[in-house]
Amino acid sequence: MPDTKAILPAIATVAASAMLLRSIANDFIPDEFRNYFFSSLHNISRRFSSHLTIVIDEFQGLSLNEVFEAAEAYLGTLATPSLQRIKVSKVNKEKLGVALDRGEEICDVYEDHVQVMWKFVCTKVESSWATNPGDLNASLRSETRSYELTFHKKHKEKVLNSYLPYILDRSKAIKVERKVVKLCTIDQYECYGTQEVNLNHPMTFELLAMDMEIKKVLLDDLNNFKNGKEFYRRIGKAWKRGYLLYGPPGTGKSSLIAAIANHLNYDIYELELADVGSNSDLKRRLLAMPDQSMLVIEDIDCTINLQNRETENEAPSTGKNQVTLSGLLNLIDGLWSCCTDERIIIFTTNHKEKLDPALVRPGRMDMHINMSYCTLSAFKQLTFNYHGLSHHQLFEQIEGLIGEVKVTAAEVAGELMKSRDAQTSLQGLINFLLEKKNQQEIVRLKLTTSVQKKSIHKEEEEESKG
Ligand SMILES: Nc1ncnc2c1ncn2[C@@H]1O[C@H](COP(=O)(O)OP(=O)(O)OP(=O)(O)O)[C@@H](O)[C@H]1O
Ligand SMILES: [Mg+2]
Repeated sequence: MPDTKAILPAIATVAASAMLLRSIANDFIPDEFRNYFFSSLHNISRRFSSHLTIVIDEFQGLSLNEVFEAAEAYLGTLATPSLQRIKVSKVNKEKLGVALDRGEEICDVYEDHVQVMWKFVCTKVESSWATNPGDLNASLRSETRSYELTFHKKHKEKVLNSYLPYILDRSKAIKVERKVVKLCTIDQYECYGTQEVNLNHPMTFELLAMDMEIKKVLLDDLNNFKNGKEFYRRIGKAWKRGYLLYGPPGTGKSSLIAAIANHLNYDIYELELADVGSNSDLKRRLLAMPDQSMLVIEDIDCTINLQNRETENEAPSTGKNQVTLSGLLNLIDGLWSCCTDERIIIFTTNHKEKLDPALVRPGRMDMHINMSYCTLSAFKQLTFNYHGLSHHQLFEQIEGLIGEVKVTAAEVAGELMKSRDAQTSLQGLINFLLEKKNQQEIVRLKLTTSVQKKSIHKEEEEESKG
């Protein structure tokens, strides 16, 4: 065995003189000898090098290499003054993403002693099918991109078994931070790419006006669900949770859905049951949904054939919509329970009383949330949102009226938006509530009169019979 320690300095000296030698060689040595000389030199230096380089290509065949993506995200978070050029792009509404530019090198130290060097390498390729037969990606691209990770050979195990997995984990967390919640429509052909838009709904639990108690219970429930992987596994239940939101129009059901999506960082998959042709079509669409997502079916009471299971058998004959309630429930309870994780299902309705008992029976949807008319605490939340106010002289009068009048959060919000001046908009709200109170009083009187009339009529009839 050669004494590597003794040879290494010599190799280093030779390598350092390589540039000089090459220029001399270019002038005086014939091509064949020159190539042989330099390739031998290169082989010697490789053989005795103490370093190992891992190459991480962007693509593996047609698919993106996860390790490349992870490295890209991770390296962007390392702030190193040695960098000369970086690339910056917008990753979401608030954040910019940073990445190495071609040829840039960056140092990293893992667990205080493992030193590694990263290099971003881009190589121009002839972009034609002829030069890259069999590699569609390469044939379509004008360059191949890879990261080179160089470190001392003695750290090989550490890098492969610990450092790279650490980077994969870190990149997952970075992805979550950067994730933009999306609103997707589940279409027949499972082509989500063309059907998704960023959910720019700014609604959050802090801004949502709803009963404080219910809000707290719901938030705790969502947090327990999110952190419940082990729990669900232990009790042998599928990791999914269903919520039924019910209440009059404008009470914040859709706003609550946006707040839940923003809180959990899950994409919303809206399903229009009226567009689904059959139970098997439904199955295909539901199976195409990724984990960590929310299935939302709004106004479930209005969806044809779902109102009453007894009419299911008649449904196909109408030829309109052949999705049945039992089909939907079977899929969610059966199929979803064995091959999916972290799913939220939300149904909304304005008329809970119209729903099929199968849908509202205990245990079917885990929580029933009543989004009712605006309460005092909801009003306070709205005035804080719209005017930054916690107190105002007009509050007392409004609080009294809110207790008497059935008004939705949407109506209150509408009044509060009419003026930037708090006094003006609160006075406008009072007028609105007084007007509404009068109308509701008239309706109530009319109802009472008609009930009274009916009972008088009934009494008269009974008298005449008697
Ligand atoms: N609870 C609330 N908190 C804050 N804003 C609300 C609330 N409810 C309603 N709003 C305001 O009213 C608008 C309409 O509310 P939203 O669409 O959430 O009601 P909805 O209950 O889904 O009604 P529908 O039954 O007609 O679908 C919202 O965009 C929001 O501006
Ligand atoms: Mg709605």
